[in-house]
Amino acid sequence: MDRGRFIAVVGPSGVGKDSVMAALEAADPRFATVRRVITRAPEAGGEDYEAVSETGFARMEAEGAFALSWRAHGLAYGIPVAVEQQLAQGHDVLANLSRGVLRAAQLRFPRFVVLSLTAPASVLAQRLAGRGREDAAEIERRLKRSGFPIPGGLPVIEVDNSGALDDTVAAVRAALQPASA
Ligand SMILES: Nc1ncnc2c1ncn2[C@@H]1O[C@H](COP(=O)(O)OP(=O)(O)O)[C@@H](O)[C@H]1O
Ligand SMILES: O=P(O)(O)OC[C@H]1O[C@H](OP(=O)(O)OP(=O)(O)O)[C@H](O)[C@@H]1O
Repeated sequence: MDRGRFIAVVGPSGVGKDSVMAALEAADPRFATVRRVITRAPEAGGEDYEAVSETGFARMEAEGAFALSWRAHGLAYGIPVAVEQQLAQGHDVLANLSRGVLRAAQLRFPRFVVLSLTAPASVLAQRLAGRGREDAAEIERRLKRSGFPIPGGLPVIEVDNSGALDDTVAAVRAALQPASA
């Protein structure tokens, strides 16, 4: 079986990264999502993640448990090395990444694509408020970060997620045909 692609899903907070990833996985068995390790309280909700303490995260990092790790929003995030098994099984693996680690991800994964999701600022604000995971001050901080650039020279597929989730799923599946790089 051919090794799958590592698909880095990026975009501003609230754009719909986790929702699009879950919908793609539900719509097409070719896709698998990465369960991230995060120093976020276990009951925060949203995506399915492994909640760990700062100490636990540091220990995992030192032991080489992560293919990629980074810090953002006052949290630490890790992509478990088990992602290699998902890729070896032939899955196109979707991982919610910081735009700041894309270059490192490209070096780490030979078959690498960036899925950049977009939506207007007004939609982001509305969705973050609707999600209800962060308070108003944290939402404000996340909105300020929305213009963070994607480094140049990467293979990027840009898809608008301001409309219906089904339309986004169809657009991504069309753009990521199995035969394409
Ligand atoms: N296409 C969409 N249409 C309507 N609501 C959406 C859409 N995509 C995501 N949402 C909602 O927007 C909020 C933020 O989505 P989420 O997937 O958590 O974004 P991100 O992971 O990029 O921060 C959630 O409440 C989610 O249900
Ligand atoms: O460097 P950036 O591209 O701005 O990304 C910063 C962080 O934001 C997202 O995290 P998280 O999923 O916790 O937040 P979100 O759902 O609000 O986007 C993303 O996965 C990064 O960890």
